[in-house]
Amino acid sequence: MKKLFTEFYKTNLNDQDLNEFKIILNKFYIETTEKSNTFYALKDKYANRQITKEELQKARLEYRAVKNEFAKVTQNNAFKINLNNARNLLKAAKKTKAAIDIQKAQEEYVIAKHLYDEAKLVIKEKGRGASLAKVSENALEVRHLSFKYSPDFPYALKDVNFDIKHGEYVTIIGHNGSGKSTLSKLLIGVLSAEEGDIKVFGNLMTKNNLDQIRRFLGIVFQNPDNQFIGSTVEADIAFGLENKRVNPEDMREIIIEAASKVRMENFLDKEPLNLSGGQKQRVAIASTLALNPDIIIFDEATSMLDPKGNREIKEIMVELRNTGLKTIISITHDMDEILNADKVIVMNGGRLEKMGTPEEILKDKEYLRSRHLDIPFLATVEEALENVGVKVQHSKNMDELVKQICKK
Ligand SMILES: Nc1ncnc2c1ncn2[C@@H]1O[C@H](COP(=O)(O)OP(=O)(O)OP(=O)(O)O)[C@@H](O)[C@H]1O
Repeated sequence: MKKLFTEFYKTNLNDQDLNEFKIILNKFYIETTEKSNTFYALKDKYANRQITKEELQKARLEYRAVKNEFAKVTQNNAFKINLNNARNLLKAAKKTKAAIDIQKAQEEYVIAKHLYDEAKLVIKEKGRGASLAKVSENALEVRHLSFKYSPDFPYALKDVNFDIKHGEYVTIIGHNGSGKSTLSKLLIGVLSAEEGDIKVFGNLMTKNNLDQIRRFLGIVFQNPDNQFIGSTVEADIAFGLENKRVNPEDMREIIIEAASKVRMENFLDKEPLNLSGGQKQRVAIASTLALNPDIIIFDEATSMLDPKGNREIKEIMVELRNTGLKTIISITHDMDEILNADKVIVMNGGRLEKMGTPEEILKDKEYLRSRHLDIPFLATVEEALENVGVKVQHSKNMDELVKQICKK
């Protein structure tokens, strides 16, 4: 911790440094809160003569120590020094009158100012809710990821590597037991990777920054019934926002906006349990959207729905992708869904066996059959047409296929 602390006195700070600073602050915030809770709980016990004076004193000293350390970190002026350096550089560049230097110094000054403002804000908030900056265009970078549920079990995941760019829609397919759920649990930090790395927007996931990394991620599960807490749709969507300590005055607007994105804005006062499966899943998506994650993982989110519900959710996934603002990762057994995706990952026996566009993956139908994966209905029709000499290709839906046939 000391090393990191002094590192903030170096010059030329960047987003990565700001992230580290936020992680340190957040860690101190959590530690201080915990020590404070322990101390006040022991104080009550001491009043009731349940513990000794020494035990209370020990807790008091621990609380004071972490509070002092926390105060020192919040007084850190590295980002101010960084801003001053950038300002001086800009002044010096202006004296030289060299346009290229002035422009570069100006750019550096803008970055330093942004870092300073952000650092000031997290210090003011004492590290609470500090969200990490994105330091890569890749939403996810997974390297050599392996996982065993127990040391004497076989690998549930073995040496998995992939990148997903922000804004992409990726489906993960594979037969039962191929490792899809294990992968999604590692991505959201429910399981922790013992071998290999996961980076979220360039930030390496560690146990110290898990809370902050999770703010980039949202997940929609298979069974919408397990996701309800509130007595109305509105209360349900509000639940996550309350946990995130969103200002109550802003909540209603956020809830309406999230509900509108899934066409559930007219159901806000309804009881979630009386909704259809598809509607329930739309509410679950709205609850996730309200928290504004950049990456949404759909973990077999359509598998329990009737065909209408299934279609509705798939349409919403495509709409979200089309905004360009969300990365969509969908773990699915629905092979028709892969046609909507930008990329498909095929898992088998814990390994990532193939990754490519839907066209690339569907080219090798024998391979898919050997992995017990169904061929999407449209691809089967295309194959049958090809067998009778009608060449059509890569239709994403029935309309596209019909248009291709009619052109011939
Ligand atoms: N809690 C667990 N304890 C031990 N082994 C597990 C556990 N969960 C999964 N596994 C094993 O890990 C491997 C990968 O399972 P995983 O659930 O990730 O596959 P999956 O592709 O999601 O399967 P499905 O499509 O059936 O959900 C399998 O061999 C499975 O038996």
